Amino acid sequence: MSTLLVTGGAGYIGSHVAWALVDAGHHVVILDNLSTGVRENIPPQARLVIGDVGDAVLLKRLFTNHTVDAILHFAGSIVVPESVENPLKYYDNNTTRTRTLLEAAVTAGVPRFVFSSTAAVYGEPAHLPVTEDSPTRPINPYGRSKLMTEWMLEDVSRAHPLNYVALRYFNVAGADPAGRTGQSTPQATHLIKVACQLATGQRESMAIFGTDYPTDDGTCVRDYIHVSDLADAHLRALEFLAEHKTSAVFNCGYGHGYSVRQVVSAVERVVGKKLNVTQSPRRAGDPPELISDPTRLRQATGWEPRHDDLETIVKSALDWEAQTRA
Ligand SMILES: NC(=O)c1ccc[n+]([C@@H]2O[C@H](COP(=O)([O-])OP(=O)(O)OC[C@H]3O[C@@H](n4cnc5c(N)ncnc54)[C@H](O)[C@@H]3O)[C@@H](O)[C@H]2O)c1
Ligand SMILES: O=c1ccn([C@@H]2O[C@H](COP(=O)(O)OP(=O)(O)O[C@H]3O[C@H](CO)[C@H](O)[C@H](O)[C@H]3O)[C@@H](O)[C@H]2O)c(=O)[nH]1
Repeated sequence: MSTLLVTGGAGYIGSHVAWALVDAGHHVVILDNLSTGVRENIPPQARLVIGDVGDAVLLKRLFTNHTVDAILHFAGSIVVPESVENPLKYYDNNTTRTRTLLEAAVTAGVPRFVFSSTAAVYGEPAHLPVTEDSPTRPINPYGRSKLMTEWMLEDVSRAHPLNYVALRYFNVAGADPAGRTGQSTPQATHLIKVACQLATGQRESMAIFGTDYPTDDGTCVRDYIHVSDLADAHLRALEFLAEHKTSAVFNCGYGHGYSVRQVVSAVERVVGKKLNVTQSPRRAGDPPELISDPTRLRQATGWEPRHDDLETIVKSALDWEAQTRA
């Protein structure tokens, strides 16, 4: 039976995709070192191998034991400000270890690879919305570490029979509407997660990082995509690879954005109370505005969002917070 290898499948996005793959009847093996991932969020039908994507010996064994039809590569380090403080951690975990994974994949003859890339590869775009052909000029080590991986994939796919789809996620938020998994990282830094923790009494306060950006209300604007729509994009990417036998890069977002203040207001509306929100200086590495143009993903794969509504996203994230506290 052919297997889909999901690296980082115990993490926030990887676990949603693992559930979507299992729901679609795929055989899933998850490789995760549980550095930020949570075992309980994995579907019981998936096999968990605890280990590191940079462990060549483990990878060799894994590819000998399983006929891997595709790798979905989520494993990595994801916090932009941490990458500014500790760039080598990011070049190691995101770039070097992915090189090891790619080498093992090429040796084993894995034909397909789906990569979790990021809108951070665009840096501070001159024109919005951002298309896949917009210049890639990341402004932080996180974005650079991911762009380097895209370059590796481009070169590897030219030299070897491996096709890839790099999905450039914009801001991922929300949780599985069925409540099977959600964002579980205790030290989460993402805006919607932080605001939901505050709304459910798990934090005393939160800060808006920067109110002097050149945007309508002075706070940063992001294109928030519901994690279930993003999970569906991965299934579409697999179909695309199987059908077209070529490689591609796709933006994953809705094509419109919300400011930090608008997100905070949406959480306040959904919970029906004011939140204790302070203002603080800009956070290092934050571009003022990022909005995707997702046309290419829609046209090439038939992807259509089903949860494109900020309050729906916030509500699912809040439901998850409430459930995990219960
Ligand atoms: N969350 C977002 O908004 C966002 C946006 C753009 C891109 N991404 C990318 O999506 C991917 C998943 O992000 P997430 O939000 O689910 O993060 P996450 O931290 O919840 O998940 C990462 C998973 O990878 C595992 N992991 C990390 N390093 C590993 C290694 N060396 N070997 C094996 N396992 C390892 C962790 O234990 C965790 O389960 C990342 O590659 C991230 O860069 C996320
Ligand atoms: O407590 C908080 C948390 C965040 N923000 C602000 O909210 C916005 C969104 O911040 P997030 O941390 O939620 O997300 P980022 O835009 O920094 O980054 C996310 O999306 C990027 C792509 O756009 C990368 O892929 C990255 O992995 C992922 O964390 C930023 O302006 C940030 O400064 C606050 O004001 N207060």
